[in-house]
Amino acid sequence: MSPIFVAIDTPDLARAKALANRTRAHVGGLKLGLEFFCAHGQAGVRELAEIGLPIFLDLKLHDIPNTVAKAVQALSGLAPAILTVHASGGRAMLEDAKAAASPHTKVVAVTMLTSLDASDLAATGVTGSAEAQVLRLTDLAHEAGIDGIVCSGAEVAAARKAWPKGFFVVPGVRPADGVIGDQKRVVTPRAALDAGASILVIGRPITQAEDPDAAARAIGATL
Ligand SMILES: O=C(O)c1cc(=O)[nH]c(=O)n1[C@@H]1O[C@H](COP(=O)(O)O)[C@@H](O)[C@H]1O
Repeated sequence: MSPIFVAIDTPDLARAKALANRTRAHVGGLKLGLEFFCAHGQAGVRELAEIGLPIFLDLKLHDIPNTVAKAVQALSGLAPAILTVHASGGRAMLEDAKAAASPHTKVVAVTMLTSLDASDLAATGVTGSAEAQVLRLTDLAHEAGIDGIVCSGAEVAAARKAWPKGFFVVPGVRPADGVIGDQKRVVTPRAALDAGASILVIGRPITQAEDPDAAARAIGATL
């Protein structure tokens, strides 16, 4: 099974289905995030799930423990393969999210968004390196008993060393000649896997390509 989850980031249901169908033979799952979910909600997720690939529901939940737990409970009928919350919501929020999730769902915590660098972090009052921040939140997620974390390929080796049995999701992945866009901490798909990623999240390098099917196949061939 391919470690690639293609990020279907569009509010257009027909386009989402077309992208999923075009790339399905070359990816291991579909990642549906805020853009898609805000437009189509659970009904949209169910439609995409009919394609038959595992669904990664990336809602990056972040609120007080009770609110997140109730939101996770409300989603549990979808039983996504993977669901995201923000690690910075704190230990109780992470514990309650895991307790509320379907037993079939891996709950993973976003540590430091791949669109941020150390200076963005400093602007929020957190000093130190991206790696130090990722490791701090990796420990928190591990202690809370959830399944894994989301981090960039630049920190995944250190995070896996700290949590060898964790599930590591790496977005911000770009082929060597890829357009970087709003991402700041990027690595190639091969480098991310070599460093210990469990799965790769790849959006625009596939979905914005002239031929998404060929782009997914070409990236898969580098793994
Ligand atoms: O949780 C995520 O998937 C995520 C976390 C993160 O730190 N950075 C990040 O880019 N993502 C998601 O990964 C995808 C990356 O898309 P591309 O930059 O187009 O490959 C988007 O759907 C983001 O929402």
